[in-house]
Amino acid sequence: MTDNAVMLEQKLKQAIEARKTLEDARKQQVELLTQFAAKLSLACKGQDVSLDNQLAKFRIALNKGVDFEQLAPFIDGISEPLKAQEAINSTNQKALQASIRHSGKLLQKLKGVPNESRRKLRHLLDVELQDISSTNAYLPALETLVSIYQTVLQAKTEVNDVAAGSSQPQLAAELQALINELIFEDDAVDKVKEIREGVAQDDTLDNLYSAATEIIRIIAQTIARERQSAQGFLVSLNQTLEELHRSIVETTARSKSASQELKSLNSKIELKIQNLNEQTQNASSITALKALVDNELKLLSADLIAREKLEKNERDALLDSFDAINNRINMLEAKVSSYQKRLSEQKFKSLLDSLTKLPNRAAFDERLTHEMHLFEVNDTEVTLVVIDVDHFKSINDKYGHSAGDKTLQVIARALKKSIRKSDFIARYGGEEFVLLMPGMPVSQAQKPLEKVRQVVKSIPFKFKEKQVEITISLGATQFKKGDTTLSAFDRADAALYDAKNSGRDRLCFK
Ligand SMILES: Nc1nc2c(ncn2[C@@H]2O[C@H](COP(=O)(O)OP(=O)(O)OP(=O)(O)O)[C@@H](O)[C@H]2O)c(=O)[nH]1
Repeated sequence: MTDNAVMLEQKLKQAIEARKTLEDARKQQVELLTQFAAKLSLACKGQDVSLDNQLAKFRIALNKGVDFEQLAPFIDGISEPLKAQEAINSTNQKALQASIRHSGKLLQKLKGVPNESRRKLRHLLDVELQDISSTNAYLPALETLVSIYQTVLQAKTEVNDVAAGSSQPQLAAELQALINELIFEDDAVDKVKEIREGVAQDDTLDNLYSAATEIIRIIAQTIARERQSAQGFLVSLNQTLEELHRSIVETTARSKSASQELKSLNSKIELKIQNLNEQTQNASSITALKALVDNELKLLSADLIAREKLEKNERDALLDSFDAINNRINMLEAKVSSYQKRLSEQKFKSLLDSLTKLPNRAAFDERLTHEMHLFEVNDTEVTLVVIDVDHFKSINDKYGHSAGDKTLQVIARALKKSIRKSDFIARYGGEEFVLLMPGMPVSQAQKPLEKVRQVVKSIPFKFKEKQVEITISLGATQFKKGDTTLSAFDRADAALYDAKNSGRDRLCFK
């Protein structure tokens, strides 16, 4: 082989190899492009139907090895839906961001979000959400938001579970005190007692809630009934007044017309007498005179009878209408007095403690103000005492609320019995009583108050077959110049505090 032939063969080989490399490279490129198209179509799958279709065609064309130049229309066809998809994505992205922000803000407004969750939420809204640039990057933000929601929801559910069944002694005591201060109609008393006992036995939030609802319902019924009765009273008062007015107008009109008739009858009679007078003057003979008088007297007597009848009718009508007016006034008076009675009963009831039947706190406040006023004017000596049953809670706890109620009733009766008639005792609330002793200087109050303490201490209480001694603590003070009702009360209360702190079952002064 000549050198030329060898060189040519080498060049041919090189050319074949170069072509092979080129073909391999192209094959590789086509493969890469096919893979890319497959991945792209997978990534975009389901976003847009026309994009899906275009990508599918592109993949098939690539697999067939279509000339790159012929691929150009496919690529153009894909670009358009891709652009549209980009616009849709950007809108969705904004909507998603707004929705996450909105949900986060709502959660921020919620009460009782644990601190840790609140902190995470603030970070999510202020930092994480700001840095997001693609739809996929929202996923972690969404995940964080959902987890915060879950934590809050769990915390809330736990709070509710615990609260509904949890014991609330403070709330129960407040509800009981409130019920004690309220006034109920007689027909509701038993029901209210039942509710009060129910609250004493079960102070879970659930039970307190239903007890409070029931009490509100009873109050609403009472108010509605009271309003109806007041309305009924006013309507019937109005009707009776209208009837009275009508009767009086009728009577006046009738007596006016009757008096006119009477007046005209009187003038007729006067005229006849005058006529008779004149004619008797002119009579020429006794016979003529007699005939004339007879005739005129007949006419006259008819008129007189008519007059008498008219007068009688008028008198009767007047009497009738006076009777009717009287009846109506009586009816009115009966209604007014029954309403007054009702009102005063209400007022009395509203100043009475329903359990002990002693005056209640409202009555005491009224009386305290009154005594303070008398003290300011007359400078009389008044002792004020606050009395509290010792360890009363343990009576309730050991022997039940009903026993506690009974104890309060017995103590109230004993207190009432062991004071002077001129003293004023009231139940201030719970197991606390207040005593006002007008005309009693505190320097002389020790003896009677010690007696009160002893009387209560010696009551033979027996619970569950066991003899129990119950004691009271007392704090006393005297009204002083410049006192207000509040300052005097606070002083007596401070004295009671001393009595409690120094061992109970004693009397302290301030
Ligand atoms: N049965 C009954 N208990 C009541 C009534 N009003 C208040 N109580 C209860 O009275 C108790 C008062 O308790 P505390 O204020 O702790 O006083 P205490 O147990 O008397 O103790 P000291 O006053 O410190 O001696 C509470 O348990 C109330 O629930 C009521 O009308 N009837």
